[in-house]
Amino acid sequence: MIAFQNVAHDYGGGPLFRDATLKLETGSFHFLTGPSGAGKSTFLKLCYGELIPSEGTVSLLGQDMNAMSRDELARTRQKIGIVHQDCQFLDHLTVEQNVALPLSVTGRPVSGDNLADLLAWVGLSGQARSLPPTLSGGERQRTALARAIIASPEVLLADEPTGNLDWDMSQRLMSLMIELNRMGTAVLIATHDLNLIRFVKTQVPTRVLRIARGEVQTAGAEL
Ligand SMILES: Nc1ncnc2c1ncn2[C@@H]1O[C@H](COP(=O)(O)OP(=O)(O)OP(=O)(O)O)[C@@H](O)[C@H]1O
Repeated sequence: MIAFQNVAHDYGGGPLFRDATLKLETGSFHFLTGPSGAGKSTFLKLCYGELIPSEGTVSLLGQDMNAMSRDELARTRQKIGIVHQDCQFLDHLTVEQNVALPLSVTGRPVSGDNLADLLAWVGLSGQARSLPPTLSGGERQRTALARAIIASPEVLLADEPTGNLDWDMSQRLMSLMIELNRMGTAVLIATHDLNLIRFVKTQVPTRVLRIARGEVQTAGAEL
């Protein structure tokens, strides 16, 4: 699905990590952890081609993203759903319009039934016509999840999706991601929250990657 080959990234102040070689397989569930500033968001940006690595290659479905034209990259990115750390909604559009955006901006049809089903799945049928500034933190995250998956991506990337949520809402959001993974979507979640990782590990086979001391390591069994 996503493969890193000898990847290093450096913004100019020394490499955050180097020589990262790993694969996120189809249907897998990964966490990415590590201290603040270690490079988790950077790693996710490399996964979806927002950043080009300083060294090495990142490929999606066997294609080197660095070698793609802008159009190819845009098409390839349609296979990836992203839940950003800060959600990034268009505040003048309703929840359902925001959720439909990945389809509507690329000229793909939006089925009203599918949209309604998706909003029901994330528990937001009652907020379909609400504007983003009126939503609670949990509602925003579930809206962001619905928007990330409306185009049926093959992989879902989420950056600290439970950052501002209480434990009940965090579990609810994780349960949706587990359900999605069981339906075949590969999931990669960046988080500081080890309790969240423990919660998911009891339910689905999970690998934990950790950025530490300039390396992306597979975390041990201590979690
Ligand atoms: N565009 C950029 N230009 C220069 N430095 C950057 C840029 N983006 C991030 N950095 C730096 O790279 C380092 C890693 O940032 P990143 O956001 O990837 O870390 P993180 O592990 O996701 O952190 P957090 O857990 O606090 O969100 C930080 O020191 C950050 O200041």
